[in-house]
Amino acid sequence: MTTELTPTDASTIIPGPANPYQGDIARYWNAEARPVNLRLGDVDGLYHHHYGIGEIDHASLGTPEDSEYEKKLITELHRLESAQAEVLLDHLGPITAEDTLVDAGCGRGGSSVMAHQRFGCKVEGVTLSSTQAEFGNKRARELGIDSHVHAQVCNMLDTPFEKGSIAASWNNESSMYVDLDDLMAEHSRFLRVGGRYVTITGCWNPKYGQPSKWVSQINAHFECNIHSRREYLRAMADNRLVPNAVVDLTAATLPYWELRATSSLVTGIEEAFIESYKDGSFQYLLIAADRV
Ligand SMILES: C[S@@+](CC[C@H](N)C(=O)[O-])C[C@H]1O[C@@H](n2cnc3c(N)ncnc32)[C@H](O)[C@@H]1O
Ligand SMILES: CC(C)=CCC/C(C)=C/COP(=O)(O)OP(=O)(O)O
Ligand SMILES: [Mg+2]
Repeated sequence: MTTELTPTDASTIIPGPANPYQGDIARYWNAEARPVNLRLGDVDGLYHHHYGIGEIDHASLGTPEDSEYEKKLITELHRLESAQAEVLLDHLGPITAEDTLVDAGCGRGGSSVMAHQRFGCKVEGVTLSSTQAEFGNKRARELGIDSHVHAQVCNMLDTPFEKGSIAASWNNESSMYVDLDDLMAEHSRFLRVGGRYVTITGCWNPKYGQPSKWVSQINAHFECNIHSRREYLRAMADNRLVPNAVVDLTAATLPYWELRATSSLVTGIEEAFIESYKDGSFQYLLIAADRV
């Protein structure tokens, strides 16, 4: 696949979007500055663009009458988002400090930093957004880990990583922006045999029939295209990625959404997630697969 090249200054050339849709997504994430993401990231400097899992810790949250309640609520939502990334990392298999991992659709880089902190390995993040890549690289410099954690503006369907060079890779809520067959083919190409691929994603449930009105609302809100569970499993099977774990995280993410819906940081999409998880039309899923 060839990409248009956009000169920025005398020394850097960054690839442009592969198509007009990717240009829209790059613009979307370059402009994104929602308080629900920045204020949660400010809690400890790990900036996520994904959702949370786990039970609410009511003891540390306290009650709405507490003058510190809103601050505690933000800390609690952030704790649940980091817990989600920990569960993703749990499924990457044995990783050593010599390994390189790929964070496909890395956002502001929170999961990349956590992976390096856990394994001591290198992490290469790719995002369509230059704002996000610059943000992630600045955070890595501030943390003194820029020799190991690096983000670049790059289409995850067409990466510069050598065939078979990557020990593990993931998509944390970023696979709904791309064709799944193209995506799995690219992970399969750069992963070494025996390597691991993990995705955490929202997907529509074939048992429901077709995407519900709530799923359509989520697509419109984020300009994404949510795939079905069946499409994930088929695209993996067609690309030498054999699932070794399929974990339904739907029940585990509902407390996060119900808590978030009561906060001052609501964005208006909370009802669609809560209702679609409850009516069974939408699922929050982790799929881990071995590259065979
Ligand atoms: C919802 S955010 C998830 C960010 C991150 N994975 C996290 O957990 O915080 C979606 C990300 O996917 C990226 N993305 C979407 N399509 C992409 C593509 N074709 N190539 C690279 N990144 C892409 C966006 O730039 C954005 O960073
Ligand atoms: C599970 C699905 C379907 C996810 C769609 C991708 C997405 C936008 C994730 C969260 O990003 P964010 O953290 O920037 O969103 P928000 O501002 O709502 O917290
Ligand atoms: Mg968020």
